[in-house]
Amino acid sequence: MSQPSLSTSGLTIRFGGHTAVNDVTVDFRPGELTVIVGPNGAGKTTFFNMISGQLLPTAGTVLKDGIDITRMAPSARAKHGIGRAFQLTNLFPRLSVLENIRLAVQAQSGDGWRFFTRVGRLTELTARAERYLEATRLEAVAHREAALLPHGDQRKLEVALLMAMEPDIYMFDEPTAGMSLDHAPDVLELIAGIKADRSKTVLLVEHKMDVVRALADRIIVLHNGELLADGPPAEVMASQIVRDVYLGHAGAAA
Ligand SMILES: Nc1ncnc2c1ncn2[C@@H]1O[C@H](COP(=O)(O)OP(=O)(O)OP(=O)(O)O)[C@@H](O)[C@H]1O
Repeated sequence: MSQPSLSTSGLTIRFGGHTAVNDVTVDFRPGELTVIVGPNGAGKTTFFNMISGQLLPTAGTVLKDGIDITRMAPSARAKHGIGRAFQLTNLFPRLSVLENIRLAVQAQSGDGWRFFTRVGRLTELTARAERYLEATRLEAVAHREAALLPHGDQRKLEVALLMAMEPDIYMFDEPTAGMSLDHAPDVLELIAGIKADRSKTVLLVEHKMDVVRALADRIIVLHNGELLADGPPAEVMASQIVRDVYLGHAGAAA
């Protein structure tokens, strides 16, 4: 088995008297797509926030390729390859789709988020941006203002921006939330494509069980902040304790 790309050990966070995530120890490996499920309020997003750096844990550690990133700022974690898709973050609404992707490519290549750059360099960065534009099938809207895109294309642009940052760890929190049924397969296909690159580690928080079934190599179940189950999808879904606390729960859309 390959070395873990990402590990949490005893990860815990308390808000006042409430323990939102309690002692979660888990390893993630390249080439594996893990879906994190659990009822509303189980601690899924909080767990994500401690990995990407929006929240600092009360106890425990987060290691990326063995490096302790537990207390790093989100931007420093991004440099270590942690990539999280956020709705509309890093998006310049008045710039075109291609310009947004080019700026993400530019930031990844160490040139920062400056709009103006040398012409030769610009050509090179734009060529790289076009590759992500094609990968996410956004060519038809390349010159459209980002803010004016339909919701489904905005979500695809978020994936394109994330890909342009070339992370090793891809984190998606309900990537098809609020999307119409005809757009959801596009985004799921993009995530399946990322998973097919066996060097990437993919983490997904998801409620929709059809999405879980389509993509998961492994399922982790959180319940009241605790790790309730962790294993192959068939095994986890068949386990009685998971059925009792999660699959029978109203939060789990079948
Ligand atoms: N900043 C915060 N301050 C206080 N309590 C918080 C904070 N963030 C999360 N919580 C609490 O921690 C618990 C876990 O919340 P979290 O959003 O991680 O759950 P979730 O599993 O992602 O739920 P959902 O599926 O509804 O998004 C909840 O009880 C929530 O109210």
